[in-house]
Amino acid sequence: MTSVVSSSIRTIRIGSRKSQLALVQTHWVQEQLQKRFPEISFEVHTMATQGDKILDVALAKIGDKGLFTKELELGMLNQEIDFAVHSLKDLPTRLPEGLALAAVTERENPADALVVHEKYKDKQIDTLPEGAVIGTSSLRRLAQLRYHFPHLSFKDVRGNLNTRMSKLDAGEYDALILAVAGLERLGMSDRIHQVLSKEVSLHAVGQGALGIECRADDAELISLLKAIEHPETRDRCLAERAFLRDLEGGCQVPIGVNTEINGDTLTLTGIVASVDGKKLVKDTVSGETEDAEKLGTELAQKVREQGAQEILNEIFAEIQRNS
Ligand SMILES: NCc1[nH]cc(CCC(=O)O)c1CC(=O)O
Repeated sequence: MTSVVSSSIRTIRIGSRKSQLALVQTHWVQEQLQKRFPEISFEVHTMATQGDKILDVALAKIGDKGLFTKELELGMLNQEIDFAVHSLKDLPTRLPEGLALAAVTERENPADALVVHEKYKDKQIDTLPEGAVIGTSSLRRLAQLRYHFPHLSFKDVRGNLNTRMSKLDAGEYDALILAVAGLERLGMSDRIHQVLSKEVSLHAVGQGALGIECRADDAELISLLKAIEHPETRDRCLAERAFLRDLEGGCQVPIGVNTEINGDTLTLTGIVASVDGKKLVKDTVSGETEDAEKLGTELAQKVREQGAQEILNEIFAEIQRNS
């Protein structure tokens, strides 16, 4: 195969979803690479993914992994594009044969944010009234918030950020829970009413980071992509992804994490919660950053022993019943 760098065609094709957030992220990656490799031309090719097309079904019900990535992955395997930029949290923990996670860029704030309707601008997550309707389509957010605030109501919300904001402002919801990172990237930081603490909501695996996926045998492209990798974010996300990979069974599960690095020590905290908000298992492990993935597996083992497996089995059984 001709290599990307030494071939006469110095063009690298970047695949992206068409959503505004995806394009902001992809253009950022394009710009970072263009700055470092001015002799190479980086082109953006957009593709609609299943997740962009199915907008009327609750995400948790679709339950399918790779909803936002499959078309881009086919594009790479078919040599139509060379790499794809993903929100790392949307990238399944197991990649198709022949593809690899080449680089992870520096993470934005990975926390979740509370965005409120005007009428609740004086409230916080713990002072919203009984029955206030919170919009979220994430089982992870739902389970944790139900656990801490059983008096709140929850309603599914889909669509891009602008759509969700319009629904909130129109009064369909009293508040939304959204990723800080997405709001910041789209210039909506002013809508962040409260950044949720890790006591209230542990974030999703990979949240706030971008993952760059390419063909596993494209060594020259991988070495280019390493130029924009952020090693600390990569180590944190590798630990988080190993934890999730070990626990999930091919569907959306209420799992949250937090990671910190101090010197060479990585600390990973994880929770598994039941969707009804009644059970929550939480634990922490620490070790060398170079053992990031081993730490994820170790934590998965620990939470399993404390009841996480039962919680997951119930969720898998529920999905089986509904399908
Ligand atoms: N599930 C959708 C999704 N995928 C990535 C982000 C933005 C945050 C990120 O990059 O992690 C969002 C929006 C959200 O969760 O509010």
